Amino acid sequence: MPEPTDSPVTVRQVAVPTQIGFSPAKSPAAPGVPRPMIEIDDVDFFYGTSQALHDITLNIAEKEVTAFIGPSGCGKSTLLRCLNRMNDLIDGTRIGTGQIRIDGVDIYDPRVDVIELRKRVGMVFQKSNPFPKSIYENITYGLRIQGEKRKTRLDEVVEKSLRGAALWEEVKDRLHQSALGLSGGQQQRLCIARAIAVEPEIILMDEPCSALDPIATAKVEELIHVLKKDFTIVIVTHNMQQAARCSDRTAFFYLGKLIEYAETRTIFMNPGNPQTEAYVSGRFG
Ligand SMILES: Nc1ncnc2c1ncn2[C@@H]1O[C@H](COP(=O)(O)OP(=O)(O)OP(=O)(O)O)[C@@H](O)[C@H]1O
Repeated sequence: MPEPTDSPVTVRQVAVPTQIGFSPAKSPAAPGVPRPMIEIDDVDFFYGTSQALHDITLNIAEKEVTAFIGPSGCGKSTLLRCLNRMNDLIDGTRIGTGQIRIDGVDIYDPRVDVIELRKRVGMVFQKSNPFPKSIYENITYGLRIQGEKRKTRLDEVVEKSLRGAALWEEVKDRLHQSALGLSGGQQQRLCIARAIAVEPEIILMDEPCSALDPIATAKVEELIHVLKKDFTIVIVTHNMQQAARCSDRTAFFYLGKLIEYAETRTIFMNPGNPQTEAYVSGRFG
């Protein structure tokens, strides 16, 4: 599907809960999911009249990495984009039945401020998409939009975010040069730094390494491992080894349905469904 250009991804609070008396999570946590940060509850999703997701139910744990895997067209990206309502940007899309809650708040409730939601749920795309501006301006863009003008604060966030994205040492002497002069792998880490600069709670990654070479991929994977101490991460990947290396839990989708969801080692070592087994062992997809 076409990639929407991302507005700098930021985060904080879904504007609502207390003041309008939202009730907390209704559904029980999925077995084994410690503290569900995201609850996807019986969700159907449509592009016009075409149904892309069927009855999806899964809970995503806080400060873990959850991987979505499955063959092309099975609905991984669609579901990922439902989590920060990026699909709203495509005409004719809608959730039919079901609910998606973050911290107990229905994110499709009309009272939810979508801009605030997307600040809280950041996104990193398949192709790195730095703005044609300096490295420094890329990182500070979201904060400036939020009204931050203090140079000391902006400097602080730039260093912290670039360190957080394991890029500081490589770029600290060229912060005011164009981000477009960075390598592909550096650009992708810059996009991760830009996402974390606004302190999201959740980071969605849609095949973040598919355009990178193995060395740059390894760096991003190491980074994912470090980032999960602070963030809840959901990653779409076609790369089975990557899912196995990076994630705590894996959800396998096929034809818009969730086939199996379990701890990653179970999905890869001892899957419960023959379709999962066939896919992870490379027999289809
Ligand atoms: N903008 C769109 N308009 C109409 N249908 C779409 C759109 N985007 C995706 N779809 C359809 O929704 C279904 C799920 O697509 P989606 O991109 O979510 O799958 P995916 O598993 O992420 O695939 P891939 O791994 O190839 O990226 C597919 O049938 C696809 O054709």
